[in-house]
Amino acid sequence: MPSSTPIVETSELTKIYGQFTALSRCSLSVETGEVFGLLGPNGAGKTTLIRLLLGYLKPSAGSAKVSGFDCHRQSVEVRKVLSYLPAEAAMFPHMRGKEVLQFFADVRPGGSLPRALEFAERLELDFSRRVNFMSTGMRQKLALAATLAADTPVYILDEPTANLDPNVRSTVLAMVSEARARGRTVIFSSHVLSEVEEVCDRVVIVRKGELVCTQEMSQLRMQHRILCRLDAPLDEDLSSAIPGLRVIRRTDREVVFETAGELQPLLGWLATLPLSDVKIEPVGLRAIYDRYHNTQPGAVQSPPSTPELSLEGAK
Ligand SMILES: Nc1ncnc2c1ncn2[C@@H]1O[C@H](COP(=O)(O)OP(=O)(O)OP(=O)(O)O)[C@@H](O)[C@H]1O
Repeated sequence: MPSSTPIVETSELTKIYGQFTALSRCSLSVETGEVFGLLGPNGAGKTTLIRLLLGYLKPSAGSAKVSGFDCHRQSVEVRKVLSYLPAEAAMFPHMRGKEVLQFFADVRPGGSLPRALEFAERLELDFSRRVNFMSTGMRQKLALAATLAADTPVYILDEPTANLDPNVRSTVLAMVSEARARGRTVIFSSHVLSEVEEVCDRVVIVRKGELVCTQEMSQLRMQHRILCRLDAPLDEDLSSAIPGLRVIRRTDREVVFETAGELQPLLGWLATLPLSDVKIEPVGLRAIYDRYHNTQPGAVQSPPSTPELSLEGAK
């Protein structure tokens, strides 16, 4: 479990471009040793938040701190404690991969060429090639090796697995988990729900510049959706049958409910029902994400009152 020391903190952080609010009153707190996910569709405000953390942008209001340093006023100190992988990393086109890794090992705090080469090999990158002869995926691997090789307390990874094949994606996720095991903090921005689900400890969902939901992944992993097909209608009041049971849909022939607790006590109770079929599946991040971003009828346009969701930023 992460310790309780917040290493990244924002308070009412806001960025306004002219009339347009790209980020609105964002308050979050990331603890040391946490892998913290940022999820949201294109244009939601994730990169704006990241750029404010890096000190590249001046906040319109509010503040952000990394390792106790103000991200805007002390941006030089902030950049010494973090490594950043941009969504589209600019590389030197005429250099060979190894020369790029050497360059970043020299200029980045905590950089190391042997470590960068080790990462590059794990990512199956041919670093003898010149950058301008590399494919998009190869350049992504190069940027990843350069970023992760720097031994900094914080990593900010914007779309780290974009353009990578499934095997290499798994290697990247393993590297993120290893960084956490070394006590490093990772901010992980991605559109790939399954990856966020696999690697993050906590995730915030960003919508139109606002943090609309914070989800602890350990809690989410305990939530299950149970679909029961019935041979006969049920007469019992399901909500009071098992504490924490939430009925989603109920007819004479079918009942669907969600549970946030242990499955064990539920299984004995299920066995007493007149079932013709039963399906148990994890609720998963997709369901949470769809509550905020699905444009279909039924998706919430304002935060729901589900108790497991914290709705006031990530504090
Ligand atoms: N310099 C700028 N001037 C005006 N608007 C901007 C500027 N930079 C970003 N925006 C707007 O702010 C909003 C948030 O952009 P941002 O890049 O943070 O989104 P994002 O969540 O990172 O999206 P993506 O997943 O596509 O990278 C977008 O509507 C974008 O057009």
